[in-house]
Amino acid sequence: MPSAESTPRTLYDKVFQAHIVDEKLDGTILLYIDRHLVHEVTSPQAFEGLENAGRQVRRPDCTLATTDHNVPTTSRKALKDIASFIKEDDSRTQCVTLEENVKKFGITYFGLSDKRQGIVHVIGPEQGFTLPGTTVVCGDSHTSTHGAFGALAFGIGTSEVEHVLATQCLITKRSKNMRVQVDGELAPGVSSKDVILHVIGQIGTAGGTGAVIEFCGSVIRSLSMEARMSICNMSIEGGARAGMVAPDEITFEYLKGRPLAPKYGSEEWNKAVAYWKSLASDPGAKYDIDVFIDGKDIIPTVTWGTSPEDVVPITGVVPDPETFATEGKKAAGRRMIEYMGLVPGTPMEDIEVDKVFIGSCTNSRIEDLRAAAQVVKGKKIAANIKRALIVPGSGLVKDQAEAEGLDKIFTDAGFEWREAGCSMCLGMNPDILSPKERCASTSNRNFEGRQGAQGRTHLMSPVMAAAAAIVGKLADVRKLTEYKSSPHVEAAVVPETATTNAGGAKAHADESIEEDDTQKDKLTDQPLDSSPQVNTSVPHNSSAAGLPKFLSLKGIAAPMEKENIDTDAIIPKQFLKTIKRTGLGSALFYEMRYNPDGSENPNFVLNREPYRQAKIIVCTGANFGCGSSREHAPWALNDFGVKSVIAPSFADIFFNNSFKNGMLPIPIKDQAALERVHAEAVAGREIEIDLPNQLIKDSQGNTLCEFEVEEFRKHCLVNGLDDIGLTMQMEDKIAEYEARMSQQTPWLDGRAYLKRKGQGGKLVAKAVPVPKTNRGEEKKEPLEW
Ligand SMILES: CC(C)[C@H](C(=O)O)[C@@H](O)C(=O)O
Ligand code: SF4
Repeated sequence: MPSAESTPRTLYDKVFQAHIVDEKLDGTILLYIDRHLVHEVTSPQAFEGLENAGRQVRRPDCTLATTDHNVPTTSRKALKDIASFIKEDDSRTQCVTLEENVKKFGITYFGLSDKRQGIVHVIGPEQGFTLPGTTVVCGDSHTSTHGAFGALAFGIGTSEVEHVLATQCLITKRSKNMRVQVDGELAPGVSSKDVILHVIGQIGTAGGTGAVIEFCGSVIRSLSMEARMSICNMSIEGGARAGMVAPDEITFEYLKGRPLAPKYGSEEWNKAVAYWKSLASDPGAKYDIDVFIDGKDIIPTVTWGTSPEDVVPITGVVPDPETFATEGKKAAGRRMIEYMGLVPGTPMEDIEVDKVFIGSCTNSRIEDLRAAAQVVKGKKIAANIKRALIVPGSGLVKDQAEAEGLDKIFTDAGFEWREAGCSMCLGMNPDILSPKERCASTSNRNFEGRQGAQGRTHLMSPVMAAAAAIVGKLADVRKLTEYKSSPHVEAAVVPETATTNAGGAKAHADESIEEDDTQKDKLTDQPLDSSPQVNTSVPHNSSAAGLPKFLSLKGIAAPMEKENIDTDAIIPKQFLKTIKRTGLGSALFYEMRYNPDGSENPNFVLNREPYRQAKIIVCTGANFGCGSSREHAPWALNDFGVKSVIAPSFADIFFNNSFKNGMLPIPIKDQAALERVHAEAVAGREIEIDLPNQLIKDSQGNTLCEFEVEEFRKHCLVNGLDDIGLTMQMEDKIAEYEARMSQQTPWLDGRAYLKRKGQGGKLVAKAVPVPKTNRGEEKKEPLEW
């Protein structure tokens, strides 16, 4: 534990400081990671890298794995094993690969027949794996969810997953402190999802770039842990690396009795609580950015466009892009209106929906289901609703809901009651939208094609999605239900069962109806041309061990003018099912690059000469690479031949991921300078990036502008350094840190089913196979694989 210092510190400062293993003069920090969650999409290449380099997982006792993104949400009654259960080849390969890897590396794993399986961001807190004051990472952008506990939790790319597996550390820098204070009270019918949608509407999707947001104020304090998780979950949609809430009595109450939390009432518990209480920001602590919001200004909120910042109160109308501030925003607005099939001026409540999805790591916890069931109870979904899905976040949430009879309320109303997984949040499994279908969704991203190619997503709270299902249109839940207080505030006192229950799944809604629809969706959502475009001119690393050196890059630069180019647009979800880093060039910008019939879109820049040979992208719109943590985005760019992106600003995870692949993202804030570079790109002339001198030059060698790059990153790029190798040289410091923390915060060393004794008393979580019939009985320690 850090000693008290005189300068007032924020919650973030304290947690960050307590995890520093080493700090360089330039501010590069080796940060210790307490908790690592692993899922099937972003881990295969990391394990492969580990294996190729002959490395082990350093802390299996601090690592927890599950399958969530690819898994079907249909009944598991006939489940024998994952290999026979998942029909789709690529999805199956990813899940089977994870199972092989957890066996090989001895990692605790909740498989499909374990009740504790579910979305990573639901199961971590549920098991007490996520604890206050910890650092938590996962190869997934919504790791920010865990910040609700006062943990510093953030998403990382696959190279960093490999780095954490091998070293339990990450190389990073300090973030800015941002405070979002929501005071007052929430009106009836307004929930935490409305709070965060409202906040993102205010700050924009790049508002939190480079910062960690601390959510505070009386509204936040009054919220349950589940509601706080929904808020922190979407910090990433506000551009922040992480969101945090100071731990308090509500946090401690939630943690009592969780399998991996210190035992309630024990000396260790008391010590932990005392530490957790010390984490709150000191009075007078300084924030770089401050946002104040009055709770009474928030009303049920929905999105209208294809970025999470495009929010409007449900009582509002579809905005008119012609009223937007800049030409760029007008153009983006027009495209969104067209994509979403909307007419400016239409009242939001007049918009008909086709499908309803209640689920995702934002809103699939027991309170979300309780709140939605309260709206649905005794009613039927509207005739125009083709499908309404309830997808619990974990097997335990599902069990709990069934014990409370919520499943019955939903199925009586016409909803499908599904098994746990990410499902229609991003549709890596068969739950997807058909083209042009409109969905009322409790998930967190409304990007183009997110829930299915050409699908249209409106984000909202669980009660609002439930209301939409009943009315058949986007609807104001306040007109349907009498509320005494906000849904989540009341729920704060309802305890949730944290222990595992044995027993099979209950009966499911009739799944036969969905099959045709699913088949249809599937066909339209598949890439039409998936043959990889191999660009041999670009050396590519097959693991993070050793990168090509980056000194100077000369080539054609493709101009792009869009803001918020998200990673779903750089590479859509159907291409994330690979277990390799290569062969993704043909998938780059898939939706923009190809027409629905598979032919090339001649208007897209990379389909025009000379840009087919582009090695650089010059984007004049801010926030390039926002959204998911998928390292597939830089892999696809790299595979196409693009080694550098120049833009006014970047989303943090994409920025990091690029460097890990020997690529150079260059932020240029000076608009005039960026314009000079952009003009060369538009003219189709080559430009040159001179990294040692930090200059961008035209084809004649004249300097167009200078650029900034962090010293350590430059050093690694110029020398082609493998940063895992670098970190491993710090073994003494890491071991010393671990020994100290075992004394100070002993509850963080593997416990319960994560704790296995190896040789010399060293913690080695050896996974033990269990019978397939075992559905999570604690005493059998069902590390099921
Ligand atoms: C697959 C994963 C990399 C991705 C993320 O990081 O967010 C996914 O969870 C998503 O929501 O798009
Ligand atoms: S955002 Fe969606 S896809 Fe990503 S982890 Fe959450 S539920 Fe899964």
